[in-house]
Amino acid sequence: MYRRTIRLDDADEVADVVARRLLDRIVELQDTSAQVHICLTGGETANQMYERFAALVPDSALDATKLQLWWGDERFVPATDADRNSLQAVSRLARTVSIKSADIHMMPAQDGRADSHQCAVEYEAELGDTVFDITLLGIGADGHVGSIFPDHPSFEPTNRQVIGVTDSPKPPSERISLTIPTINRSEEIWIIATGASKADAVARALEGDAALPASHVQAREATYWFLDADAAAQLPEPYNCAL
Ligand SMILES: O=C(O)[C@H](O)[C@@H](O)[C@H](O)[C@H](O)COP(=O)(O)O
Repeated sequence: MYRRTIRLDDADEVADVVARRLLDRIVELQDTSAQVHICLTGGETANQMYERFAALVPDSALDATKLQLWWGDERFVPATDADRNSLQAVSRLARTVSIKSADIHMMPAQDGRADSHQCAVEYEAELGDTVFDITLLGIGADGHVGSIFPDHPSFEPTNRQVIGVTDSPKPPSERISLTIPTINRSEEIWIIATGASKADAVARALEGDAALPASHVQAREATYWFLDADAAAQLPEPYNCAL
């Protein structure tokens, strides 16, 4: 179990490096695994990364038939709402990666559904005991990951693997999220943080400030923090390792 920070110049470089590494790692995993489970995140840098990833795929050995896509959190809005994290990711990836819809495990959408809590139970059943090979995560300026927010009921301990979130401090107010223990059921977790607004949360999370959901993120095998210079600005020297 180890943790490493990778400090890069800016958001463009983070998107490029994460996309290249993700593609290489998936291809490597596909040598020995019939299925590779990737848990995706929303977020601006993640979206940029999906675009880079899609651009790199045609020249790669990726076997899209072996991919299983999951999500760490979702905005509980109608299926066609452009705010959905899953739509944002899939619309970018689908430019070059063709994945069967059965292998794209989007969290339920709001359409005609009772509430996010019931939908969370359904996603939990779909997830079963899946272990993610790689989970991608963004981090909020407040230290949230997925839709687990500090000082909020979503951060309270629960036996559930997936929860409905209401009164989210970040719009939209209703969401679905994996819990932190479910996020941690990952061989590798890759956290992506760019921009000065993230610097305080990144430093506090890496220093182990238990009040921040992000500080509880720990993969079974390896946890990587991909940071641009602004997001890494408040880290003490030992963390400032180069690529
Ligand atoms: O559903 C959401 O609102 C996002 O998934 C959110 O959790 C995001 O991952 C972080 O806020 C980081 O986003 P940025 O990278 O855009 O700052």
